[in-house]
Amino acid sequence: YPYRLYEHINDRYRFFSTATVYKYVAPVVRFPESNCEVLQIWMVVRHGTRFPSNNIIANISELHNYLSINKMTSQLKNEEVDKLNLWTFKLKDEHAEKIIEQGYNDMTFLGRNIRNLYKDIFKDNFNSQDFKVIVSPETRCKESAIMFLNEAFQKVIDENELEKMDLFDARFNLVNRVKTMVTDFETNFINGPEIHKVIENVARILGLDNLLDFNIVKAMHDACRYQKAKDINFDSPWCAVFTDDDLKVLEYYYDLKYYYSHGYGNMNNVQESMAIIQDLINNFDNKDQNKSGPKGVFYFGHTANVFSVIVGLGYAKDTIHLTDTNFASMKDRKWRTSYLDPFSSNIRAVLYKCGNDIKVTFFINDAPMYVEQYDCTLCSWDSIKQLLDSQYDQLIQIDK
Ligand SMILES: O=C(O)[C@@H](COP(=O)(O)O)OP(=O)(O)O
Repeated sequence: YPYRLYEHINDRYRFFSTATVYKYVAPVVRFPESNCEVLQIWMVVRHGTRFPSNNIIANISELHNYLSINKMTSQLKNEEVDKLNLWTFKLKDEHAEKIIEQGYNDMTFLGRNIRNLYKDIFKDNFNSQDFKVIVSPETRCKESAIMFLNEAFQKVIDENELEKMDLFDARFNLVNRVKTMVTDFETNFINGPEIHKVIENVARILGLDNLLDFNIVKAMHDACRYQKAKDINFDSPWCAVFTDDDLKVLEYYYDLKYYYSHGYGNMNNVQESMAIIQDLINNFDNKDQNKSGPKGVFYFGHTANVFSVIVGLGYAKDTIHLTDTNFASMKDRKWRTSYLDPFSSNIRAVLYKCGNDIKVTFFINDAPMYVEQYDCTLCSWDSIKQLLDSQYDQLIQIDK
């Protein structure tokens, strides 16, 4: 990850996989972009911050059973125990996965940012010829798209002007986007020494005699991270039951899970990403070779859509697979879901005309992607295409 210019975060560890706050991950200082002419922006965006799912709401509600904390046996400070004892949880099923104020703020921020960065692209009014926008049918994605576009065009955009993602469009793979499959790596990690130590620590901090079930610890972690995502200046009292090292283990748990469900741990994911990468190639080639096509292409979807682009580009790929036994040696791994897919995560590819050359820069969450193979961030479009082709050639080899 080339950019480590994050906004100052208070003294606690704040990287919570796909429930991370966007601001903690995106660079504070804007990348100085080239002065070349922008031909097209192609972008895939995950919706802004949302409430947790039904399941998670139900699990967090259960935490009321763990609130009679004994100040004598607990290692929490008195005021932390008081805050926990006063903790109430009001979310109900009807809140599940709804976008929240922080989500609107993120999208407004992203829309304003893109308008400032590419003034020429956004100087004209929104119209479906110059701007191709396709949105997942989920309300959180539609609302995110509208907030983003209203700000980018400084005009109220009507939802009916936006195209809906087709459930069976291979580029978006909506049908398979939520993957519940649990791998042996995940099960073994849950039953392994690192998680065992987290469970022991939480029980000790709370002053309990018995160990807790991992699902309860997970619910405490959810209570902590979703509260942080909602009110970024406020800590849930549940955060106090974790040490920073424990939070790093839980982050790895999610990294491992997504590595196999959406990442390089399963070659089907790379295979499935071909459709969205081909869409990028078609759009950029059309601009480059036929001088036609929209100025902007925007897809508003989910975690699965962003990961699909990441693995299709071959970004954040480690040379060693993440497994249940290599947490310690993978400390500096590239596959960090907190950085890759926070709320409002986005990948932006920008096609430029620099003199007679056609170039491209990729951005992940506003940080430029460094392309190791060619040592560039502003790279020749032809060489990037070769790189993408060679990635798929390797896939075809594996298939044979
Ligand atoms: O597609 C969906 O419904 C959820 C799945 O979330 P996880 O279960 O992967 O956290 O992703 P989101 O919309 O938040 O990007």
